[in-house]
Amino acid sequence: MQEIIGLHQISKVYERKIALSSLSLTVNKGELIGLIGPSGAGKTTLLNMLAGILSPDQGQILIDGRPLSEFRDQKKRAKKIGIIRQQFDLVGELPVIHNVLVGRLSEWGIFKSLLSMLIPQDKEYAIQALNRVGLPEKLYEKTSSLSGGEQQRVALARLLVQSPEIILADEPVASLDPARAEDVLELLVKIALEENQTVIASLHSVEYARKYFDRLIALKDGELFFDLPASSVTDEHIKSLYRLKETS
Ligand SMILES: Nc1ncnc2c1ncn2[C@@H]1O[C@H](COP(=O)(O)OP(=O)(O)OP(=O)(O)O)[C@@H](O)[C@H]1O
Repeated sequence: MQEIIGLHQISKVYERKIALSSLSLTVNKGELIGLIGPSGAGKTTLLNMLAGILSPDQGQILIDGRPLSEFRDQKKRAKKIGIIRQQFDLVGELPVIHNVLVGRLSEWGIFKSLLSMLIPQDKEYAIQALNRVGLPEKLYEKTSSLSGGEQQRVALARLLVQSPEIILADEPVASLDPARAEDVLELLVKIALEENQTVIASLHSVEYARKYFDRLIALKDGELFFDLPASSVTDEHIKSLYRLKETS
């Protein structure tokens, strides 16, 4: 198994709040990981660090055995790591095709990027990706006119075009109804398996985490609470993970 992510004693403190405390773990290429834990456990902090949006106060993050800070070149980083969020990060006013082609921006120079706002460049990438997520007819529709589930599929199409080795998903289905949430998770996992991508997805739903992911990493109060194959996680594990602190 090839290690793709290594976290070594990562800590992050906001003012006086410890968001992550000396967290260490490794992830192998192709793993599908559900990141769970109560509100405030540190899930978003961890994903933002892996995405390079936040830096740890202490510790080291290795990607393919090299410090994350070495992936400063935008093109190289975009090929390595892509992120999808609950809010989709789409520009609602623009047609779907433009949002999908954002996945190509790191490949383009400034001229091609600007030109693409007028005449979409590399259109075939967007067409192919929208076909794969089941939205071929939405190419020129205004993105905000699509339903939440469809918009999340557009975000997946953008990821397909970017084609990163690691997908970080921060609450990717939190705003969707159960049927659409499952639909999006099924698609995310299917794409990741086909492309041999590694996924770390934070989820509030333990049910979805168990159903769609192979390994569950549970955080509580900024620490690793458990790290187990999804099939070994018991109801007792889950109960103690989400148990509220006793008040005296
Ligand atoms: N910018 C910030 N400034 C101060 N404290 C912060 C900041 N971001 C996060 N925190 C705190 O750090 C802790 C971890 O937050 P984080 O958002 O990583 O948790 P989470 O597990 O993603 O929670 P949720 O499931 O509610 O999204 C929380 O106590 C939070 O209040």
